[in-house]
Amino acid sequence: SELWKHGKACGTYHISHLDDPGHELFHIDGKLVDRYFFCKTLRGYHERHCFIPENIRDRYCQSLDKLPLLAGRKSLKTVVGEGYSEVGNDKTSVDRKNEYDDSILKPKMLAMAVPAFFLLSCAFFCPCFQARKREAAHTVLSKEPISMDSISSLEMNSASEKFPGSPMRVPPSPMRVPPSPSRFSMSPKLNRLGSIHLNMSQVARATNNFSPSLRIGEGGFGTVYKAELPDGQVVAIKRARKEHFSALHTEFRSEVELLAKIDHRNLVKHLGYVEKGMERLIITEYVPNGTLREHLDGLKGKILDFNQRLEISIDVAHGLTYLHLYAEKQIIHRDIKSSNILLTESYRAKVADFGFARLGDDSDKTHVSTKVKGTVGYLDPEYMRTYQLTTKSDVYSFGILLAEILTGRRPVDLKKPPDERVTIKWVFRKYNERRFAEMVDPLMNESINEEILVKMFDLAIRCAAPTRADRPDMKAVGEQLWGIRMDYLRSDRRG
Ligand SMILES: Nc1ncnc2c1ncn2[C@@H]1O[C@H](COP(=O)(O)OP(=O)(O)OP(=O)(O)O)[C@@H](O)[C@H]1O
Repeated sequence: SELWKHGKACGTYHISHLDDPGHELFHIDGKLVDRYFFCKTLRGYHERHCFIPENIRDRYCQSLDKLPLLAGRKSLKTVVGEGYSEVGNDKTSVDRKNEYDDSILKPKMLAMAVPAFFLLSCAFFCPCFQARKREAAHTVLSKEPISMDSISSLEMNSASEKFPGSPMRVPPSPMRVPPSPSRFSMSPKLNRLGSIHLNMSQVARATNNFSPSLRIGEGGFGTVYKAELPDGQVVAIKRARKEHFSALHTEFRSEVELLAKIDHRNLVKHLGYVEKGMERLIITEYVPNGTLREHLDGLKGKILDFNQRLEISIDVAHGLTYLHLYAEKQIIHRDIKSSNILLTESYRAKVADFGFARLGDDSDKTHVSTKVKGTVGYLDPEYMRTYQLTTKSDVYSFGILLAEILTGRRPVDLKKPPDERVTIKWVFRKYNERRFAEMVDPLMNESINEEILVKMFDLAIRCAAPTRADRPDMKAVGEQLWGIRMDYLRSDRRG
């Protein structure tokens, strides 16, 4: 049900109410967004003197409104932030830097703020500019890092490395590889985008000299350590493995580039970046409760119940929707899998590992890659065949993940009888035989309403359709999962 609508000049909003409080759906200009973006957008509109009913802000946005707007910095933050306040683009590099940088406004920043103010004042009064607001904000923002640091030749080379000029391939586009050289400055100092500023001796202290006792995992990229910063904050530090350093260079930078732009509760947050000599370290938020795969394997004690599995699926769908639709530039994750889904103490999911991710391009919809990357079992067959990467490749992987969440089975399990080894094929067959309950993870020990099961498996199968045109987009997937969850909660109450 629609709560309220605002005049066109301020955009339109509505809130749909589900049965249980705390699970409302927020829409801005017809798009489903999470509460955080909803409130940030409202706040932006409030600052523009649009009428916002008090009860809406009090009810849904109180905690957000308590976020400090730093005195003396407010005007720059507001001007730049406002010009960039498209739904989902709530955090910009400039915005983030303002929020975290504890020093007072620097002359260079003021020098940028003045033209930005004129540009954005113009944006506010000229209707034609409104439609182009996002593009203009890109221009303003992409200039900013150049004014701060010198250009790295390595960064300039990467576009041609990734997209050789063969007629088969999509030509390099400024949208795809944005000019943000300061992020990869070869300076030994910490990258300025990160909110945590550490030098190598502080890193060494925080990780106890990369002590094996603080090692929390190992991936293709390198080793991950848990670290405690001097202020007590616990973070994860990913350390690139030296022997793979040159091979990982582009990937590493791609990871830094992408993470720095992302701010969503269902995506692991990037906190800082260290470049020093042959060390490349990414500091991210520490997500304490292990990977989804570990939980499905029963390695964490308690077995995930159906509702938790449903919520985890919704969280992943929201994280991916953000990457596909609302990030500053479209991002295709490319490596969605259960070991890349990290869980919080309250079993909320965060999508991790953007090492394989690359920027998408909203304009041409497909990219032709030089090599197929991803993990066996989750790889989109159409991408493998054509080398064309689209957001639907993530949808495919999500379908495989959903089947994994429901059945508990790995996507490929060679220990199973031959006709059960590829989980999605087995699911498809069982689905056609209408043997739904037989597919459910035996560890779950719950009887779930058949209608709910049908909807869940149906969604997994549609996401993993062999042809991408038959797959829903991630936003639709999230909405369908919400609907299923409502049905589930109702059936649970009845049952
Ligand atoms: N931010 C984090 N918080 C807590 N644990 C983490 C974090 N990031 C990674 N880990 C742990 O470290 C392990 C390795 O992570 P990493 O992302 O490097 O590799 P992976 O995703 O398992 O493998 P690959 O990168 O080859 O796909 C994860 O499985 C997880 O257990």
